[in-house]
Amino acid sequence: MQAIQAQLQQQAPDNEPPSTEINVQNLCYHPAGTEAPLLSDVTLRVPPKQMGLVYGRSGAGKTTLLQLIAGLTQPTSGSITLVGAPGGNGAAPSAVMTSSERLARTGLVFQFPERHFLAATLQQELAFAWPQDMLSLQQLSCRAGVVLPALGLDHIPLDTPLRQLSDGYKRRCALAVALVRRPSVLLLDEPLAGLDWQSRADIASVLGKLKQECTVLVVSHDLRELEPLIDVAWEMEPGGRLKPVQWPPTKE
Ligand SMILES: Nc1ncnc2c1ncn2[C@@H]1O[C@H](COP(=O)(O)OP(=O)(O)OP(=O)(O)O)[C@@H](O)[C@H]1O
Repeated sequence: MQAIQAQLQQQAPDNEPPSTEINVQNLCYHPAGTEAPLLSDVTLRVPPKQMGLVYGRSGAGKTTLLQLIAGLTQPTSGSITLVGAPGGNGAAPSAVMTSSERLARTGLVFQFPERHFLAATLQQELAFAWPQDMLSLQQLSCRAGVVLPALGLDHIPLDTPLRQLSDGYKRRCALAVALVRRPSVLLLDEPLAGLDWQSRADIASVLGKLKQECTVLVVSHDLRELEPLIDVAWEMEPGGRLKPVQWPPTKE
Protein backbone atom coordinates (compact mmCIF):
# COMPACT_ATOMS: atom_id res chain seq x y z
CA MET A 1 0.00 0.00 0.00
CA GLN A 2 2.84 2.38 0.90
CA ALA A 3 4.46 1.71 -2.47
CA ILE A 4 1.24 2.66 -4.31
CA GLN A 5 0.89 5.84 -2.27
CA ALA A 6 4.51 6.79 -2.99
CA GLN A 7 3.98 6.13 -6.70
CA LEU A 8 0.85 8.27 -6.84
CA GLN A 9 2.58 11.01 -4.91
CA GLN A 10 5.37 10.96 -7.48
CA GLN A 11 2.96 10.90 -10.44
CA ALA A 12 0.83 13.78 -9.29
CA PRO A 13 1.03 15.02 -5.73
CA ASP A 14 -2.13 16.26 -4.03
CA ASN A 15 -0.47 19.09 -2.20
CA GLU A 16 -0.52 22.55 -3.79
CA PRO A 17 0.83 22.28 -7.37
CA PRO A 18 4.25 23.94 -7.50
CA SER A 19 4.81 27.19 -9.35
CA THR A 20 6.59 26.01 -12.42
CA GLU A 21 8.54 27.80 -15.11
CA ILE A 22 8.85 26.39 -18.62
CA ASN A 23 12.45 26.81 -19.71
CA VAL A 24 13.51 25.67 -23.18
CA GLN A 25 17.11 26.26 -24.24
CA ASN A 26 18.59 25.90 -27.73
CA LEU A 27 16.17 23.16 -28.70
CA CYS A 28 16.67 21.49 -32.06
CA TYR A 29 14.54 18.77 -33.58
CA HIS A 30 15.64 17.11 -36.78
CA PRO A 31 13.81 13.81 -37.23
CA ALA A 32 15.31 11.16 -39.45
CA GLY A 33 14.09 11.45 -43.01
CA THR A 34 13.61 15.24 -43.09
CA GLU A 35 16.01 17.37 -45.06
CA ALA A 36 15.97 20.34 -42.70
CA PRO A 37 15.37 20.54 -38.93
CA LEU A 38 11.73 21.12 -37.92
CA LEU A 39 12.86 23.23 -34.94
CA SER A 40 16.12 25.20 -34.84
CA ASP A 41 17.71 26.68 -31.73
CA VAL A 42 14.39 27.35 -29.98
CA THR A 43 14.71 29.18 -26.67
CA LEU A 44 11.75 30.32 -24.57
CA ARG A 45 10.87 30.92 -20.96
CA VAL A 46 7.36 31.13 -19.51
CA PRO A 47 7.46 32.28 -15.86
CA PRO A 48 5.28 30.54 -13.27
CA LYS A 49 1.53 31.12 -13.58
CA GLN A 50 1.89 33.08 -16.77
CA MET A 51 0.52 32.30 -20.20
CA GLY A 52 2.91 32.11 -23.13
CA LEU A 53 1.78 32.20 -26.74
CA VAL A 54 3.46 30.78 -29.83
CA TYR A 55 1.86 31.81 -33.10
CA GLY A 56 2.97 31.46 -36.67
CA ARG A 57 2.22 30.04 -40.07
CA SER A 58 0.68 26.62 -40.53
CA GLY A 59 3.36 23.93 -40.66
CA ALA A 60 5.98 26.09 -38.91
CA GLY A 61 6.42 23.52 -36.12
CA LYS A 62 4.22 24.85 -33.27
CA THR A 63 2.53 21.54 -32.45
CA THR A 64 5.87 19.76 -32.66
CA LEU A 65 7.23 22.14 -30.01
CA LEU A 66 4.34 21.31 -27.64
CA GLN A 67 4.89 17.59 -28.18
CA LEU A 68 8.58 17.97 -27.32
CA ILE A 69 7.85 19.92 -24.14
CA ALA A 70 5.24 17.33 -23.16
CA GLY A 71 7.78 14.53 -23.53
CA LEU A 72 6.02 12.79 -26.43
CA THR A 73 9.01 13.30 -28.72
CA GLN A 74 12.75 13.31 -28.01
CA PRO A 75 14.65 16.46 -29.02
CA THR A 76 17.77 16.12 -31.15
CA SER A 77 19.62 18.58 -28.89
CA GLY A 78 18.95 21.32 -26.36
CA SER A 79 17.21 21.19 -23.00
CA ILE A 80 13.67 21.41 -21.67
CA THR A 81 13.30 22.13 -17.96
CA LEU A 82 10.16 22.53 -15.89
CA VAL A 83 11.78 24.61 -13.17
CA GLY A 84 10.08 24.14 -9.82
CA ALA A 85 8.16 21.00 -10.78
CA PRO A 86 9.16 18.07 -8.62
CA GLY A 87 11.54 15.97 -10.74
CA GLY A 88 11.27 12.20 -10.83
CA ASN A 89 13.96 9.89 -9.51
CA GLY A 90 14.94 12.34 -6.80
CA ALA A 91 16.16 14.93 -9.30
CA ALA A 92 16.60 18.49 -8.10
CA PRO A 93 13.59 20.66 -9.02
CA SER A 94 15.60 22.59 -11.57
CA ALA A 95 17.32 19.58 -13.15
CA VAL A 96 16.68 18.90 -16.81
CA MET A 97 13.91 16.31 -16.90
CA THR A 98 13.66 13.22 -19.01
CA SER A 99 10.79 12.87 -21.46
CA SER A 100 8.90 10.50 -19.17
CA GLU A 101 9.24 12.88 -16.21
CA ARG A 102 7.84 15.70 -18.36
CA LEU A 103 5.03 13.46 -19.53
CA ALA A 104 3.99 13.04 -15.88
CA ARG A 105 4.11 16.79 -15.18
CA THR A 106 2.46 18.29 -18.25
CA GLY A 107 -1.10 18.27 -19.52
CA LEU A 108 -1.26 18.45 -23.31
CA VAL A 109 -4.63 19.21 -24.89
CA PHE A 110 -4.50 18.57 -28.61
CA GLN A 111 -6.25 20.60 -31.28
CA PHE A 112 -9.87 19.37 -31.53
CA PRO A 113 -9.37 17.10 -28.47
CA GLU A 114 -12.98 15.92 -28.62
CA ARG A 115 -12.05 13.97 -31.76
CA HIS A 116 -9.70 11.88 -29.65
CA PHE A 117 -12.06 10.90 -26.81
CA LEU A 118 -11.65 7.21 -26.13
CA ALA A 119 -14.63 6.60 -23.87
CA ALA A 120 -18.37 7.11 -24.07
CA THR A 121 -18.94 9.22 -20.93
CA LEU A 122 -17.04 11.87 -18.99
CA GLN A 123 -16.66 9.49 -16.05
CA GLN A 124 -15.11 6.81 -18.27
CA GLU A 125 -12.90 9.35 -20.06
CA LEU A 126 -11.59 10.67 -16.73
CA ALA A 127 -10.91 7.13 -15.50
CA PHE A 128 -9.30 5.94 -18.74
CA ALA A 129 -5.65 5.05 -18.03
CA TRP A 130 -6.13 5.91 -14.34
CA PRO A 131 -4.92 3.10 -12.02
CA GLN A 132 -8.01 1.09 -11.05
CA ASP A 133 -7.21 0.33 -7.38
CA MET A 134 -9.56 1.74 -4.75
CA LEU A 135 -7.06 4.23 -3.28
CA SER A 136 -6.40 5.69 -6.65
CA LEU A 137 -10.07 5.88 -7.64
CA GLN A 138 -10.77 7.79 -4.43
CA GLN A 139 -8.02 10.20 -5.40
CA LEU A 140 -9.52 10.61 -8.87
CA SER A 141 -12.91 11.31 -7.33
CA CYS A 142 -11.35 13.96 -5.03
CA ARG A 143 -9.61 15.69 -7.90
CA ALA A 144 -12.69 15.56 -10.10
CA GLY A 145 -14.56 17.24 -7.22
CA VAL A 146 -12.23 20.22 -7.59
CA VAL A 147 -11.68 20.28 -11.35
CA LEU A 148 -15.26 19.83 -12.58
CA PRO A 149 -16.75 22.84 -10.71
CA ALA A 150 -13.78 24.97 -11.80
CA LEU A 151 -14.58 24.13 -15.40
CA GLY A 152 -18.34 24.63 -14.98
CA LEU A 153 -18.97 20.91 -15.49
CA ASP A 154 -20.36 20.05 -12.07
CA HIS A 155 -24.00 20.23 -13.18
CA ILE A 156 -23.45 17.61 -15.88
CA PRO A 157 -24.13 14.01 -14.76
CA LEU A 158 -20.90 12.03 -15.09
CA ASP A 159 -22.65 9.31 -17.09
CA THR A 160 -23.87 11.71 -19.78
CA PRO A 161 -22.70 10.46 -23.19
CA LEU A 162 -19.93 12.80 -24.34
CA ARG A 163 -21.39 12.90 -27.86
CA GLN A 164 -24.52 14.61 -26.45
CA LEU A 165 -22.54 17.61 -25.17
CA SER A 166 -22.02 20.83 -27.09
CA ASP A 167 -18.62 21.49 -28.65
CA GLY A 168 -17.79 23.98 -25.89
CA TYR A 169 -18.62 21.46 -23.17
CA LYS A 170 -16.64 18.73 -24.95
CA ARG A 171 -13.69 21.13 -24.91
CA ARG A 172 -14.15 21.64 -21.15
CA CYS A 173 -14.22 17.85 -20.69
CA ALA A 174 -10.90 17.56 -22.54
CA LEU A 175 -9.42 20.17 -20.18
CA ALA A 176 -10.82 18.22 -17.19
CA VAL A 177 -9.12 15.03 -18.38
CA ALA A 178 -5.79 16.89 -18.46
CA LEU A 179 -6.33 18.73 -15.17
CA VAL A 180 -7.27 15.79 -12.93
CA ARG A 181 -3.65 14.66 -13.34
CA ARG A 182 -2.68 17.96 -11.66
CA PRO A 183 -0.09 18.97 -14.26
CA SER A 184 2.46 21.63 -13.36
CA VAL A 185 2.27 22.91 -16.90
CA LEU A 186 -0.66 23.02 -19.32
CA LEU A 187 0.05 22.92 -23.07
CA LEU A 188 -2.84 23.89 -25.35
CA ASP A 189 -2.94 23.50 -29.12
CA GLU A 190 -5.46 25.90 -30.71
CA PRO A 191 -7.83 25.77 -27.70
CA LEU A 192 -10.56 27.84 -29.37
CA ALA A 193 -10.47 26.27 -32.83
CA GLY A 194 -13.85 25.42 -34.28
CA LEU A 195 -15.94 26.88 -31.44
CA ASP A 196 -18.83 29.34 -31.78
CA TRP A 197 -18.42 32.82 -30.29
CA GLN A 198 -20.14 32.00 -27.00
CA SER A 199 -18.06 28.86 -26.41
CA ARG A 200 -14.90 30.76 -27.36
CA ALA A 201 -15.70 33.39 -24.73
CA ASP A 202 -16.52 30.69 -22.15
CA ILE A 203 -13.32 28.71 -22.76
CA ALA A 204 -11.22 31.90 -22.74
CA SER A 205 -12.74 32.75 -19.36
CA VAL A 206 -11.91 29.25 -18.06
CA LEU A 207 -8.33 29.61 -19.32
CA GLY A 208 -8.03 32.94 -17.51
CA LYS A 209 -8.88 31.15 -14.24
CA LEU A 210 -6.54 28.23 -14.96
CA LYS A 211 -3.67 30.63 -15.42
CA GLN A 212 -3.91 31.46 -11.73
CA GLU A 213 -3.11 27.82 -10.89
CA CYS A 214 -0.87 26.63 -13.66
CA THR A 215 1.77 27.78 -16.13
CA VAL A 216 0.26 27.67 -19.61
CA LEU A 217 1.74 27.61 -23.11
CA VAL A 218 -0.75 28.12 -25.93
CA VAL A 219 -0.21 27.58 -29.62
CA SER A 220 -2.67 29.53 -31.74
CA HIS A 221 -2.99 31.79 -34.71
CA ASP A 222 -6.41 32.92 -33.63
CA LEU A 223 -5.79 35.52 -30.97
CA ARG A 224 -8.94 37.58 -30.42
CA GLU A 225 -10.17 36.23 -27.07
CA LEU A 226 -6.73 35.03 -25.94
CA GLU A 227 -4.92 38.34 -26.38
CA PRO A 228 -5.74 39.79 -22.93
CA LEU A 229 -4.60 36.59 -21.21
CA ILE A 230 -1.17 36.40 -22.81
CA ASP A 231 1.93 37.52 -20.87
CA VAL A 232 4.76 36.55 -23.23
CA ALA A 233 4.72 35.71 -26.93
CA TRP A 234 6.87 34.39 -29.76
CA GLU A 235 6.37 34.04 -33.46
CA MET A 236 7.48 30.78 -35.02
CA GLU A 237 9.05 31.42 -38.36
CA PRO A 238 9.34 28.91 -41.19
CA GLY A 239 12.23 26.58 -40.42
CA GLY A 240 11.16 26.34 -36.79
CA ARG A 241 12.90 29.44 -35.47
CA LEU A 242 11.30 31.31 -32.60
CA LYS A 243 11.31 35.11 -32.51
CA PRO A 244 10.28 36.95 -29.31
CA VAL A 245 7.59 39.56 -29.97
CA GLN A 246 6.55 42.55 -27.92
CA TRP A 247 3.39 41.85 -25.91
CA PRO A 248 0.81 43.30 -25.93
CA PRO A 249 1.34 44.11 -29.61
CA THR A 250 1.45 47.80 -30.49
CA LYS A 251 -1.73 48.97 -32.24
CA GLU A 252 -1.13 50.61 -35.61
N1 LIG B 1 8.42 13.22 -36.90
C1 LIG B 1 8.24 13.93 -38.02
N2 LIG B 1 8.85 13.57 -39.17
C2 LIG B 1 8.70 14.30 -40.29
N3 LIG B 1 7.94 15.40 -40.38
C3 LIG B 1 7.30 15.79 -39.29
C4 LIG B 1 7.41 15.10 -38.05
N4 LIG B 1 6.66 15.75 -37.11
C5 LIG B 1 6.11 16.81 -37.75
N5 LIG B 1 6.47 16.84 -39.04
C6 LIG B 1 6.13 17.88 -40.05
O1 LIG B 1 6.61 19.11 -39.52
C7 LIG B 1 5.81 20.19 -39.95
C8 LIG B 1 5.40 21.03 -38.77
O2 LIG B 1 4.26 20.43 -38.17
P1 LIG B 1 3.45 21.08 -36.96
O3 LIG B 1 2.16 20.31 -36.84
O4 LIG B 1 4.32 21.11 -35.77
O5 LIG B 1 3.18 22.56 -37.49
P2 LIG B 1 2.18 23.65 -36.91
O6 LIG B 1 2.93 24.94 -36.91
O7 LIG B 1 1.60 23.21 -35.61
O8 LIG B 1 1.05 23.68 -38.02
P3 LIG B 1 -0.54 23.96 -37.85
O9 LIG B 1 -0.69 25.40 -37.44
O10 LIG B 1 -1.07 23.69 -39.23
O11 LIG B 1 -1.05 22.98 -36.84
C9 LIG B 1 4.64 19.57 -40.72
O12 LIG B 1 4.91 19.68 -42.10
C10 LIG B 1 4.65 18.13 -40.24
O13 LIG B 1 4.13 17.25 -41.22
